[in-house]
Amino acid sequence: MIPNVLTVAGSDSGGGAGIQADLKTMLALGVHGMSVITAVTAQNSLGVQGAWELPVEAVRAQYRSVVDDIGVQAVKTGMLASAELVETVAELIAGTDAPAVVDPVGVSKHGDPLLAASALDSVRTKLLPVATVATPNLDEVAQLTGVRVESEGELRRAAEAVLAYGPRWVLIKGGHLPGDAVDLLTDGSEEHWLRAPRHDNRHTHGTGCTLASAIAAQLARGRAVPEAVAAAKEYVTGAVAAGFALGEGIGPVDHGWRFRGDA
Ligand SMILES: Nc1ncnc2c1ncn2[C@@H]1O[C@H](COP(=O)(O)OP(=O)(O)OP(=O)(O)O)[C@@H](O)[C@H]1O
Ligand SMILES: Cc1ncc(COP(=O)(O)O)c(N)n1
Repeated sequence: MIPNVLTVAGSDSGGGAGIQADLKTMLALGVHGMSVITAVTAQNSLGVQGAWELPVEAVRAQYRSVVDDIGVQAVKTGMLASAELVETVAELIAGTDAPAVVDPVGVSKHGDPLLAASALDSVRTKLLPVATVATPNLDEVAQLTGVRVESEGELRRAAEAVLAYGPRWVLIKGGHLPGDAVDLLTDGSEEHWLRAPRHDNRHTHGTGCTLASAIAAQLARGRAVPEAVAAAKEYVTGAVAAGFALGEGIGPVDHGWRFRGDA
């Protein structure tokens, strides 16, 4: 049986992040990808030129269509745009019997806002508590908890601050720190440090979406959280190494890097 994985996220017209990154990652990792689109962005390698969120009813209807008929073995969330959408999605996830990977997307790599400031409190109090794994980057940790991380030694404090909001596990992504690409996964009792060499490649659009979707795919395949995250980290590291130029700005990671030898 091929497991079903659902992404609840925004569309990136450039194909490097958002829904498009999620579905490509799911294909690459052998699961059936499905989508609930929360917002549409006009986006390319230079940034986000426009963003339009969908009505709550449209998001709710997409979710029900997928979950009630097809069923899901894991859910992943990305760009949720507004407090209303964050709360709706949190409620839908709470009623679904499947692990949820919550990527609390705040701003794009170019600094364009993808979540209203007024939604931060809903992320803290409604969305994080229903997460099996939350995957904030360091900017999102600072926005959500006030904790600023400037070195690897401070990742533990960031993890504790996020865990206080109730996710079962947190993966703090240290991708924006200098040196190795080090992430910390913990549930408050176990700690797993995930270390990969930093690839000196500017084409890293979509790393966060790709990692969160890869974790969801691995969970859907029945792996426990630490094994799922380790396998996902290996996949994203390869995708960053193979990231390629596109347009005039920051190109995407290569979701298909494992297939290239066979092409
Ligand atoms: N240059 C790099 N080389 C290797 N791994 C990287 C690099 N940059 C990021 N990573 C890894 O990619 C994953 C995503 O981390 P990152 O901190 O970039 O997330 P993010 O900021 O949410 O992504 P995005 O910017 O796409 O939203 C992490 O596992 C991180 O360690
Ligand atoms: C629709 C959407 N979702 C998420 C991201 C974050 O990805 P990145 O930080 O790599 O731009 C994005 N740019 N667009």
